[in-house]
Amino acid sequence: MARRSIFLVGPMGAGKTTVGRRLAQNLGLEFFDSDEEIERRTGTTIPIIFEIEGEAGFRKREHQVLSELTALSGVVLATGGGAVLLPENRELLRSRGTVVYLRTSVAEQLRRTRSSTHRPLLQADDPEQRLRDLAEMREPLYEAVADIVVESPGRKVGATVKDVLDRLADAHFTTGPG
Ligand SMILES: Nc1ncnc2c1ncn2[C@@H]1O[C@H](COP(=O)(O)OP(=O)(O)O)[C@@H](O)[C@H]1O
Ligand SMILES: O=C(O)C1=C[C@@H](OP(=O)(O)O)[C@@H](O)[C@H](O)C1
Ligand SMILES: [Mg+2]
Repeated sequence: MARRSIFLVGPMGAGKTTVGRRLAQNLGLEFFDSDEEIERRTGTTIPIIFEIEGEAGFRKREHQVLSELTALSGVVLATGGGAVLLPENRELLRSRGTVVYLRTSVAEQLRRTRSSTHRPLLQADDPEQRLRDLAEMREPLYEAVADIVVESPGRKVGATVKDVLDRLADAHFTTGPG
C-alpha cells in the first residue's frame, strides 16, 4: 500500500529545504529537494541553468523532476518557490500527497536570503520589490494547493518543524499505509 508523502511549498527563504530535511529526519522518511535533484542530474547549479536555458528551461526540468519525485510514496519533498506556477505541477502536488505551505513575510525572506547568491530571481536591483511582486502573483497559488498552512516567522528552525509536525498530527497525517 502506498504511503502518503509530504510536499513543502512556499516562497524563497520560507525554509522549505531546511525544514523539509529536519522533518524527514523526525518522521524517519527519505528527503528530496527538487532544486538539489535538478543540480544533481545536470551536474551544474541553478544560476547556470537560468543563464544558459533561461527560466523556461529551468521550469521544464523542474516539471520533469516534480513528476518523478511526487510519484514516490512516503517521502518528504521540498519544492522550489516557483513550483506552483505550472497548473500541471499544482495538480501533481494536490493529488499525490499532503501539501504544507510554509508562509513568511517578505522582510523575513529578505533576512534569510540576503547572503545567498544561488537564487537567480533575487539578483535584482531591488530584491525586496521582486519578492513583493512574486508574492502577489504566487500567494494565491500556494493557498490553492495547500492542505496545511504553517507560519514560518523569525523563529528557530526547530520551532517551525515542531509546528509542522503538530499540524500534520491535527490533520491525522500518518506515515503508515493508506
Ligand atoms: N524558522 C525558520 N524556519 C525555516 N528556516 C529558517 C528559519 N529561521 C531561519 N531560517 C533559515 O532560512 C534560510 C533559508 O532557508 P531555505 O531552507 O533555503 O528556504 P527555501 O528552501 O524555502 O528557499 C536557511 O538558512 C534557514 O536556516
Ligand atoms: O521562487 C523561484 O522561482 C525559485 C526558487 C528557488 O528555490 P527556493 O524556493 O528553495 O529558494 C529555485 O527553485 C529557483 O531559484 C527559482
Ligand atoms: Mg529550497
